[in-house]
Amino acid sequence: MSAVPARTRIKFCGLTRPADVRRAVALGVDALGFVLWPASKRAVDVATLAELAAEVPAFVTRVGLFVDAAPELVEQCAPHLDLLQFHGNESPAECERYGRAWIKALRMRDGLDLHREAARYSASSALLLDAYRPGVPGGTGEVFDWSRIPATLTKPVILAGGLTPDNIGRAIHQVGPHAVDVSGGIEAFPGGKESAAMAAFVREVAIANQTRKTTG
Ligand SMILES: O=C(O)c1ccccc1NCC(=O)[C@H](O)[C@H](O)COP(=O)(O)O
Repeated sequence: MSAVPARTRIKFCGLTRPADVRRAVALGVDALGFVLWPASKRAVDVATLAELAAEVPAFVTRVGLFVDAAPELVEQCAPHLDLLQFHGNESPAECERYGRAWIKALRMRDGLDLHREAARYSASSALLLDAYRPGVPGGTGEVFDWSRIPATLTKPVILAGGLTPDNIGRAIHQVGPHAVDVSGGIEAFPGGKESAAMAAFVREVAIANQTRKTTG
């Protein structure tokens, strides 16, 4: 990353319940992710997406997660979303075809060249870096080796994978990401967020934001 951002932003992912959406908004979370991959334990359908999205006020970003989705599904969801997040093998052209802002999730398998991926997905708004587990496109709850993220990466980084209230301070100090993304680390069960854990995560990010050096 060229400069450490003044504030690391927060995305909560895998929301399925209106009450969790309202709680996240009240806590000041910047972005909310909705999983539109039907095989996920956290999947929502288009009708539920519409219901959840209606709870989100201006200036909080509604993010839709897709895994090699049919274009028709993305088009149906798009009116309820501000940002598209692609977790599968989508090519840059497939990510761009909707004319919407998008981010690409990259799973940190061995040998992944982040500079090459950043050049390939240069039209993305950011790269979301997540743990790699074969056959699992996201939401693994696993941490990857953060030292693999080059400080010279020019795309904004959204750090994901196994983040919790306990490790998020260390993550922000070490990586200095544009944003952090959490799902399992604030859950009572898949798709059901835990109110105290959500608050603890936001608190720990605020502490880390106050105590780290910025250069940007
Ligand atoms: O959560 C899922 O089931 C899921 C399925 C398919 C694609 C993405 C999915 N989740 C993405 C996320 O929730 C997060 O962006 C990220 O993977 C972090 O999850 P976690 O390690 O549980 O914090």
